[in-house]
Amino acid sequence: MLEQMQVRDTRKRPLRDLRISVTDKCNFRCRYCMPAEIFGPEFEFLPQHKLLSFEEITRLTQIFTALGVRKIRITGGEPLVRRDLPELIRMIRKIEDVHDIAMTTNGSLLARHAQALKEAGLDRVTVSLDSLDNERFGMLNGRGYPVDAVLDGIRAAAEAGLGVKINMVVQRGVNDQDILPMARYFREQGHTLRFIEFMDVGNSNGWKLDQVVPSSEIVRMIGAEMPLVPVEANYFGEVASRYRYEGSDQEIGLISSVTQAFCSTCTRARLSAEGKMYNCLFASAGYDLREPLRSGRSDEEIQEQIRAIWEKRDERYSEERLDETPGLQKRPKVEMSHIGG
Ligand SMILES: Nc1nc2c(ncn2[C@@H]2O[C@H](COP(=O)(O)OP(=O)(O)OP(=O)(O)O)[C@@H](O)[C@H]2O)c(=O)[nH]1
Ligand SMILES: C[S@@+](CC[C@H](N)C(=O)[O-])C[C@H]1O[C@@H](n2cnc3c(N)ncnc32)[C@H](O)[C@@H]1O
Ligand code: SF4
Ligand code: SF4
Repeated sequence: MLEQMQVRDTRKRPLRDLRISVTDKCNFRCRYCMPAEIFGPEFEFLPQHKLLSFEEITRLTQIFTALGVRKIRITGGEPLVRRDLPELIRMIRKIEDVHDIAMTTNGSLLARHAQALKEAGLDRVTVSLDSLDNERFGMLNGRGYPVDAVLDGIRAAAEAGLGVKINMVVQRGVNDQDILPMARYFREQGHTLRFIEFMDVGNSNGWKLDQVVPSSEIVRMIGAEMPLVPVEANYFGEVASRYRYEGSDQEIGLISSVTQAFCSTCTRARLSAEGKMYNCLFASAGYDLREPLRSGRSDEEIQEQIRAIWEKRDERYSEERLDETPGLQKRPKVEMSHIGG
């Protein structure tokens, strides 16, 4: 029986969320994530034996919950290209301390799997969609996938009873003309749409500010047509700032990873498909948990290892970028003691 504890890092941030990548493969080739020139036919993805099995993922998830994790997000690559994914959801659902299981998906395979995912115990999906314009979307996803395939997936998820949010990564000069059409459409559909500032993932020095549309600009743009009212945060460490349309409960969210970094309340650990634990989205190295899993270590030993990794955690990449980048406003940091963290 594992000892239950709430582990905290060097900045007193509790470990609350685990984001699990179940595959490094994807059927899309989004330019900002897996550009086709690099992820071409020759690219070597992880062989099956290097991927964590469902049993291994479930075992680690159980151990993570003993350290404070309550929220699980299944991601990738594209999680729905991993075979039998509902089986993994079913296994994670059985872990008592898991309060919320969400999945981030590009939506293209969702229509086929939504019902099975719901039956397996998935609570909600976040569907990524950067444009409603077929031509632009086909170019953005690098494979010519039509918008309708994703909209069908969204519909199927809602019909199956899954919670649905939509994430749109906004890039200036690429899809900023889609902000208003997306806001109008998803307002009508009754789904929360979140706008994500484009991040230069993996590049730490300086920032191409001209590619980023700051959240404040998006709020002004939408508010001019459909008046918005700010909404209080739902929970400690909530990533999105939320607004509702005046006169209704329908919301939008803004994820300002660039202009208003939220590292001071970051409670997220990440587990890669090959079993490495990362303390930050921008970390350059992870900590291997697959070897201890496969070499017969006990749950207690692995728990101790994860505890030590989190307790050493000092990462705050986006805040450092904010500090280092001329032209980006620093925001005052929220003290944990003020918000009961
Ligand atoms: N820099 C940074 N960006 C993040 C982090 N977590 C999420 N993001 C960005 O926010 C986007 C949306 O992530 P989600 O998992 O949908 O956001 P979330 O707020 O955790 O989702 P909810 O659980 O629905 O509130 C990601 O695609 C990233 O671009 C993080 O820890 N650091
Ligand atoms: C890496 S994908 C994995 C899950 C799934 N394939 C999908 O696209 O939803 C997770 C999210 O990261 C976002 N993302 C990828 N690269 C990004 C970047 N450079 N800046 C901001 N968000 C990014 C994607 O748009 C997507 O919403
Ligand atoms: S669909 Fe997701 S994982 Fe695939 S390339 Fe696009 S952002 Fe990356
Ligand atoms: S940059 Fe790193 S520390 Fe900051 S919010 Fe993102 S994952 Fe957390």
